[in-house]
Amino acid sequence: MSKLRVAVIGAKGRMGAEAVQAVEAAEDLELVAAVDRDEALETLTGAGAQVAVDLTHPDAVMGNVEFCVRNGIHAVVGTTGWTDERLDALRGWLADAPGTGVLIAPNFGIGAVLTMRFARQAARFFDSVEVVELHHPGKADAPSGTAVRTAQLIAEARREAGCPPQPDATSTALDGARGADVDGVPVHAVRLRGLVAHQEVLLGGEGEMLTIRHDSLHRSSFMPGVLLGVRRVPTAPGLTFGLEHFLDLDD
Ligand SMILES: NC(=O)C1=CN([C@@H]2O[C@H](COP(=O)(O)OP(=O)(O)OC[C@H]3O[C@@H](n4cnc5c(N)ncnc54)[C@H](OP(=O)(O)O)[C@@H]3O)[C@@H](O)[C@H]2O)C=CC1
Ligand SMILES: O=C(O)C1=N[C@H](C(=O)O)C[C@H](O)C1
Repeated sequence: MSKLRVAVIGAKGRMGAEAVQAVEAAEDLELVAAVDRDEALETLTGAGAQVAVDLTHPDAVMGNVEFCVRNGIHAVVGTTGWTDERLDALRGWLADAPGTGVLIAPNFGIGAVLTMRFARQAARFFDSVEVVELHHPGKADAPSGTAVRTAQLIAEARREAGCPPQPDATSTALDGARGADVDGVPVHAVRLRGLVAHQEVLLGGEGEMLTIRHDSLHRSSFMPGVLLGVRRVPTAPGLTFGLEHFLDLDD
């Protein structure tokens, strides 16, 4: 059987370099292009790439994904920065490209995907929920895409269950002291040398507390998810948001 032809965009970065190695090591995949800043995206079409993995920067990802979709290249996107407006624009491009698939994965780590799932399940049972994400200091965006998605899922579950707003008597605070407000869920971002990618979901109720914690200790933790996305996205036309859709999870 012929190998799936894969390109990596952002190939010299922390994640991109890891993805290049993972694709090269996979027997059913062929790395046909590895591009980074200031290298022409036409390299992908010239090389006949069927799937592109984008691991760049929130400022670059839209142009890259638009190029892929307009050229019929499926995309697996780990880059963060996906607002509702950006997702709407992407849906518009995909409407003109039936048959092309884009996976946006806020987190490729299986443990991180499960953290989001468990947080959503637990959210309605507790009075208070806050998210703390902890990352390496080279990270461009705060809070992390994973933390934003986690908070959105928590907020959605609490809305559906009719939960009241969280208790919080704070009446004076320094800017940022209570974190960012994502749909009513406080999200706190820590940047610390030595860290990779970590997240805690803190849930508090009467006389008890539940902590759900995930740690990515090395970027290799993201690679099984990247490869799964690469293999599955050609059979998933349109937009898939979240790796969980490719994991056959029971609810
Ligand atoms: N979904 C997931 O599981 C994960 C997602 N991420 C996300 O992936 C993205 C990359 O993270 P990370 O690898 O740590 O970042 P890095 O900064 O280490 O790597 C990004 C690379 O992309 C390059 N780049 C920037 N703009 C372009 C462009 N227009 N075209 C091609 N290459 C470009 C950068 O070049 P230069 O250095 O010159 O700017 C750099 O080499 C971030 O958004 C991060 O949040 C990270 C880990 C896991
Ligand atoms: O920049 C990172 O490192 C990571 N970014 C993603 C995010 O913002 O959620 C995924 C993971 O947390 C690592």
